[in-house]
Amino acid sequence: MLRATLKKNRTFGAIVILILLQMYYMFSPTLNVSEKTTSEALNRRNNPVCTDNQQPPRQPDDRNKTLSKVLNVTDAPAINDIAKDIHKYTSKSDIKMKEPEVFYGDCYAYSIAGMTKRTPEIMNMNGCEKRLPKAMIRGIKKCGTGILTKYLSLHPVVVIEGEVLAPPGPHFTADALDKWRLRMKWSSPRMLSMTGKPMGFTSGNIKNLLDQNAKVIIIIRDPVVRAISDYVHERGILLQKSSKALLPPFNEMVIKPETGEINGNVSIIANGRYIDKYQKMKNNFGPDRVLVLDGEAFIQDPLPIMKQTERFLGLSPFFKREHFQKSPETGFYCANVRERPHIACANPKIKGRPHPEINDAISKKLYDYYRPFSLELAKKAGIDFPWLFQ
Ligand SMILES: Nc1ncnc2c1ncn2[C@@H]1O[C@H](COP(=O)(O)OS(=O)(=O)O)[C@@H](OP(=O)(O)O)[C@H]1O
Repeated sequence: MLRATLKKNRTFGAIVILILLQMYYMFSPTLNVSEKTTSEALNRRNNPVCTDNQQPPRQPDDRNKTLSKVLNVTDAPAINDIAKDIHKYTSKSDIKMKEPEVFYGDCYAYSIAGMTKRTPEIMNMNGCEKRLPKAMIRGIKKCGTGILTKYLSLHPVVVIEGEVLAPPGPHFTADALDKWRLRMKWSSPRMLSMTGKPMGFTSGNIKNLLDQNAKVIIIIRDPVVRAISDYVHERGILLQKSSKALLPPFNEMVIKPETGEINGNVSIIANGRYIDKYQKMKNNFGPDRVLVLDGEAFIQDPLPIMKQTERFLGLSPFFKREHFQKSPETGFYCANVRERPHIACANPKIKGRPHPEINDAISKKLYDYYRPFSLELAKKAGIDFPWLFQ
């Protein structure tokens, strides 16, 4: 009887213990945490993301490699997408800039950034010196001298200094001439040193001090169009200084109010009497040493004018059709010579600006005024630019 009772209680106790153990496993906190960790890990592996504490790599070259490692994936398109974003974190110095192409002349190196002197050793070896110009462009305002100067400097053997005023004449001392020489660009013996706008050459003894073969180029354009261009230019300068400082209207500037005649004394008009300038150059340098270029034809197509200039200066033929390309935006030509990448289009804010319409009566008066001067020039210089006879 006793034995039977004990056996029954033991079985009951075992059942109770079993139930308690079951309950313990079911509601144990340790089990819950471990499950959560496992599901997070799985989730992360299936959906890789860059978390805040994963620093973006800073070397662009290692970018994809490092990302693959961090994310433990090899899916290239996905990495490339993320790599794009990494630019946001990459400092400028990390991105390797492409070096500009450099082209070497005797005394200068040329790149898109401009021209820089070569090393003293190379300049010395190539015989680079500051030389007096052997050819000059006698600048007449707004006729295209600026562009012609730039285009000439595309030629491999030409170095040309822009607007350098010659020492004041009429009697130039050797010392003054030497100072002028020092303002020229460096050139080797095989190169042609040139300058634009050599003021002060119209009189005096300068020709005797220069190379006896020195040559002068004059580029001219329709004098009425030139006068308007001059007006636009002057108005632009005044507007830059002060918005209030306006020029009087074109008509008022060029017509004498008392007579209604063209006022030949204002510089806007006087600058277009090209014969005066030509005559002085011819007297100084001799007729064979002065070339008059058609600035209107130059705007239409610079190539034939550049070839003509090349021949006059005795340069080797260089200019080609592909060296000049018309800009669709401005309608003007731009230079396109690979070895002189710093020269391209003229600044449209100062060259090729729109001209105002002028009334027909004023236009006729202006052409009538200029005609005798233009015809005289055509005869004396032996030129036949069509617009000279308008
Ligand atoms: N390729 C090209 N691009 C732009 N402009 C060109 C070009 N060729 C000639 N031109 C004409 O040159 C005129 C300016 O002449 P200059 O260079 O002699 O002007 S300046 O006196 O040095 O300010 C300038 O006059 P505006 O049009 O009145 O601005 C142009 O008509």
